[in-house]
Amino acid sequence: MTTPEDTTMEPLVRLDRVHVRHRARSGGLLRRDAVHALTDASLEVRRGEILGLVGESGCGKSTLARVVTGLQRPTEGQVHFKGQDLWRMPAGERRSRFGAGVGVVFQDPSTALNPRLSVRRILRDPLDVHQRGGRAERERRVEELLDLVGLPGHTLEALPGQLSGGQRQRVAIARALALEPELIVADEPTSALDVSVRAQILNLLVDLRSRLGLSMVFISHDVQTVRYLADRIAVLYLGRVVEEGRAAQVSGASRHPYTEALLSATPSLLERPERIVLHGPVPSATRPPSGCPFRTRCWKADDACATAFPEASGGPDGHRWHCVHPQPAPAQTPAPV
Ligand SMILES: Nc1ncnc2c1ncn2[C@@H]1O[C@H](COP(=O)(O)OP(=O)(O)OP(=O)(O)O)[C@@H](O)[C@H]1O
Repeated sequence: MTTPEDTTMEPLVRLDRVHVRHRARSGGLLRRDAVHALTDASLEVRRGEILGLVGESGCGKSTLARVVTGLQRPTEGQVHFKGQDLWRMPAGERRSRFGAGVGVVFQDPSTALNPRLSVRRILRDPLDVHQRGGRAERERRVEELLDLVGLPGHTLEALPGQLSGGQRQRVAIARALALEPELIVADEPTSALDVSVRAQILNLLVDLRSRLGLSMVFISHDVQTVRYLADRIAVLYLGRVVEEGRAAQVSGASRHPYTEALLSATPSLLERPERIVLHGPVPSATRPPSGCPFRTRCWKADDACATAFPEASGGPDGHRWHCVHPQPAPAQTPAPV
């Protein structure tokens, strides 16, 4: 499933110590305390790779996706796109270069597509906005896009409501590809779909990545799906990247207890002897615990975990984790999945 990404070149996107804090509201008033949606996140999306982001609800996956797509300006830290600081570019340049360079696929195609527009109009819209070619050229591109995602020609005249969920998600993917982006960010693209069509959409994304040489950020709370699809995985907990590495390392030789707990909840990973049950919900992002944010639910936590967020520890090939009491290293590195 995996293809080797190019690690020698400048990454397509690089996040350096990114923080995102939202001002919380209660009763319509802005509160003094902030929601720590993302804390000190450093990460890169390499050319040609699928980077999977996993974590429970509220851990910051969508916030990270919004930062990567340039929709969310970090409170602190830098976002580099092909080596250029995104938020130092003039706004017009950022919109035209980055807006065209990144395509986004959302969770629910029913709400992401305008129900009053035909598929033809939906696909032509980004081409019109960015003035790509003449009229005939745009029409040709619309047909090409439909073909790329495996939909028949007559779909062009349909409204989103006349299509199945899987077909609508194909249209959303085609729209994300319209401006020939180098990066696709897919935020839970299959979770609103019937189980029967999920695999088809995942296979389409993988196929498009190799045919078009795309990079992809794939977000899911389902570690099993991410493991199947991604070249590398970053695990998020309460706004922090707690573990990152190649998919085989993170899923087969995880070192962070949180990753281990996520993996143990996946029924098909039979090699894991027992399910680790995490007690209680993810703590509030308004007042995250001091030190390691996972310590309040971690079975290994002690006083050492309460002092500071653990420094990164590193393994082979870019594998890193932030834990004072990591899982033991496996006897040998597992073969790639
Ligand atoms: N605009 C906002 N204002 C206030 N808080 C926000 C805002 N957007 C996100 N948050 C908070 O930031 C934290 C991270 O949210 P985010 O949506 O990034 O998590 P997630 O992992 O994508 O969750 P899910 O899987 O449920 O979509 C959460 O505590 C969320 O409530």
